[in-house]
Amino acid sequence: MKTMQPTEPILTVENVSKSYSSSNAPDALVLSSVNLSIAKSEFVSIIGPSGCGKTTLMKICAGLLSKSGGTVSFAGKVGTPPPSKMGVVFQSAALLPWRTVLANILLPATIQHADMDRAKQRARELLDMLNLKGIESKYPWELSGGMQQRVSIARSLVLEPEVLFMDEPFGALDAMTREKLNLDLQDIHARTGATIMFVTHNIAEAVFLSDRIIAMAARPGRIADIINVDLFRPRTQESYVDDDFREIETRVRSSFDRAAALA
Ligand SMILES: Nc1ncnc2c1ncn2[C@@H]1O[C@H](COP(=O)(O)OP(=O)(O)OP(=O)(O)O)[C@@H](O)[C@H]1O
Repeated sequence: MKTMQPTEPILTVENVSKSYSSSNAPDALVLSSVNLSIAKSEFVSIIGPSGCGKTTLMKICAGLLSKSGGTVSFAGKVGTPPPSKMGVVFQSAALLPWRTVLANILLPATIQHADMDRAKQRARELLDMLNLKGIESKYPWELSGGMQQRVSIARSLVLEPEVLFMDEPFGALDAMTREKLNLDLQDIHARTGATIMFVTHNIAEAVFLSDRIIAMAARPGRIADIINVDLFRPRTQESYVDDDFREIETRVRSSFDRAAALA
């Protein structure tokens, strides 16, 4: 298990802004002067009212969307992480229905002409880590929503990314499945040492998983507050009812409410 030493910044966002143009609102400012530095191996969640720009910020950091101004740097160099060093998980698992679970997990390795022996070895480890053993030959449509999302997470990790971008990955799942996946994600984070940027609407989930929580305000989207989550790891299902956990949850909720009132 890798040790967590969140000191060295791996992802830096400086003065980033974004405007979208549409027929009824030319140049609508969605993000304004966002500054953020994420340390190597850090787990950072982004919360905020609907439409405040969480997904926009994450996509800009992942290089999936252009910005209107500012800079994103990865590992000290201007630019977003190269595809081989990052993984992305969205709310919809978006698996290819004609490929088996294993073939879906191996897809990034196939596309990027990576070392397939290493990728297959890694896929086997991930099948184990994500409780997917025994279903590698099944097709996505034979799986529950939770299992599909596990496959999507395994796919995002097959190239051993340094940074993982996760946009409401558990948003469509029931509460029990979600809690189980939060435990698994915590374990994956500890084992891989990956830096994780995680968008969620669920405050308890953000507290459970994060080292830091970024609360955004809307119109224009900006950082309103940053809350450190200094809770002992590994966190367990009992953590949700700890006094310290609840105190942080209350602080995050107040930040969220204040951010929502600023809109
Ligand atoms: N392609 C686009 N063109 C024009 N406006 C857009 C586009 N994509 C997003 N927006 C607008 O930008 C703002 C921020 O959207 P974004 O999806 O980043 O917010 P969010 O905080 O992730 O929202 P949610 O929590 O509802 O998912 C919203 O007002 C949205 O309508």
